[in-house]
Amino acid sequence: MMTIEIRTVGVLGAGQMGSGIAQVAATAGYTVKLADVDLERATKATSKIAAMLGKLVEKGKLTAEAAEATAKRLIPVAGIADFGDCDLVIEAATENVDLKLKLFAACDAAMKPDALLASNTSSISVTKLAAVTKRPGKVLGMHFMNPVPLMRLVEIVKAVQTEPETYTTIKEAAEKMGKTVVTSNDAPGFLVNRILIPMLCEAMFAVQEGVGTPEDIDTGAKLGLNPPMGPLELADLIGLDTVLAIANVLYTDIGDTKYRAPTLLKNLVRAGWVGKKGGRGFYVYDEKGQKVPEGFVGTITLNRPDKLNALNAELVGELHRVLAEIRRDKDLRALIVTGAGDKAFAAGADIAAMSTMTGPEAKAFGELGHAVGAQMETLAIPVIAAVNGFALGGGCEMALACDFIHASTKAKFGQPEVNLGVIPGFGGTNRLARRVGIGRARELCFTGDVIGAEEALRIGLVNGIHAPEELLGKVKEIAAKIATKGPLAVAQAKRVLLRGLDVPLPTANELEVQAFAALFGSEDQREGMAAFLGKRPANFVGR
Ligand SMILES: CCC/C=C/C(=O)SCCNC(=O)CCNC(=O)[C@H](O)C(C)(C)COP(=O)([O-])OP(=O)([O-])OC[C@H]1O[C@@H](n2cnc3c(N)ncnc32)[C@H](O)[C@@H]1OP(=O)([O-])[O-]
Repeated sequence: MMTIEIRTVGVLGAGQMGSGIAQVAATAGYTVKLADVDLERATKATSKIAAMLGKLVEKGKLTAEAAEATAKRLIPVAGIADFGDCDLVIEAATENVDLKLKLFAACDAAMKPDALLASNTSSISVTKLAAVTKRPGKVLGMHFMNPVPLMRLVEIVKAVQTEPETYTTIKEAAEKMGKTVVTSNDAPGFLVNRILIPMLCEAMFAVQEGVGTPEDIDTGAKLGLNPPMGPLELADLIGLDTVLAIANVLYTDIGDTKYRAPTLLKNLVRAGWVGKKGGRGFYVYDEKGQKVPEGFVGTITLNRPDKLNALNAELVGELHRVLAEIRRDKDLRALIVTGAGDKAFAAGADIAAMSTMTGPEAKAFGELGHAVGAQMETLAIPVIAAVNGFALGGGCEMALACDFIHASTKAKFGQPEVNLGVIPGFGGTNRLARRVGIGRARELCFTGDVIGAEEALRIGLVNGIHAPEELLGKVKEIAAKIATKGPLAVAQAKRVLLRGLDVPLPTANELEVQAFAALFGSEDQREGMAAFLGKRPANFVGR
């Protein structure tokens, strides 16, 4: 018996999978009708695919003519009723059995009798889907992998009813779309998920039982077994809710306890921590989906709120000791300095303590403050001041010793030492001049004026201002972003930017070239560039 020759392919579902399938089918030369719940969604997806093809042209991977011809073969349609002239329809709707059964019955009613009907399901019984149609012999599973244009595999799933000719025709179509085919009979999870899901769950059981950390499990798998991603990273990428749903199908349908989902997975899903798409799973992700290393951002809180965190010798000495400890911490990648309470970062050096100091004692105190400033400036990691209120005198000077400052809208800055008959002693004169320019620094130091957050932003003393309740969160976001970058590179950038300030430009440029070259050959340089070329996020280790 001859089967139909495929010329026109209907794709039902214009999400990520459906769009990918439509793209590869059109690229293979098929006329493609793309449908979703309405024409608007289908049209939007078609434009997106055309834009994607445009990118391939820019990269030289596709000729402009081929892209144009492919885009022309892509037709957005209003719905299933438009599939009447399709030779093959591939359903790529949400992975929900009731929905798919309904869509299959509707497609069957709309399609011509000899046309073939496939589902992109990754776990639902194709035999069950075939049974709701009047063409069970012309139904099978066509499980594409995500992202469809890049992944080479199509898993073809034979329903119990699938006729051999249907299988042969679909296999040829998949191969025409540039895919390699593996064939599975209709069994829970088919071939790929039958292997993958228990492997992901086993990695989760290992975390649950405390055998190893997620990082060690993923690194062990990557370096020991050579897949591009570790099992827990991959589970986060797929979506933990999806992994759980498939694990439940395997467990229920096969009935063997070895397929049960780990409690840890169930709990993460219950918490809404469904992986990358939810911002958190086994790892934490920023808004761009980049993995944020946890525990890599430290915070120092100046904690003497009853005196507006005024800096006495004890507090400055403690700061010195903590910074020395932080210098030895190889895990930290960024540090935040802030003040306790909601009134002050630090309202200055402790005036009561200073009021009885002799000249030599004041010198020692000033030198201690300078030592702390130098510690912050010479740490390999960036130090960010989160100024939540008054940053006056020594407080402003501590903020200035940080690499940059973000402030709450109610922050106040100033060098009011002249009011007390003294001058800044923790680096305020010179650091302020370098930050905001000599003229503004002179005016602030001579008048003792206190300025608000807006003015501080205007003159470049702070990089950003935020609502008080959002300040720390925003600064943590910035620190977390820095923590995802190459630590060696960030350290060199910090060093060159600081040292470059004090030497003539040609010498500063020389410093830059030396630091640039010194990074080559590091693990991080190799990883950063390989990740870019491999179109994946980099995983920096600081070596
Ligand atoms: C070598 C180093 C070089 C550096 C020099 C400097 O920093 S020079 C300094 C440059 N800085 C300045 O000149 C600013 C001095 N401070 C002020 O002008 C005001 O406190 C304010 C306008 C910041 C807030 O006014 P407000 O009415 O909202 O609050 P409040 O006034 O009620 O304060 C609450 C408590 O904190 C106490 N305390 C606060 N600051 C200091 C301090 N620096 N010292 C000691 N104590 C301080 C304050 O006495 C009070 O304690 P009490 O009485 O409850 O036991």
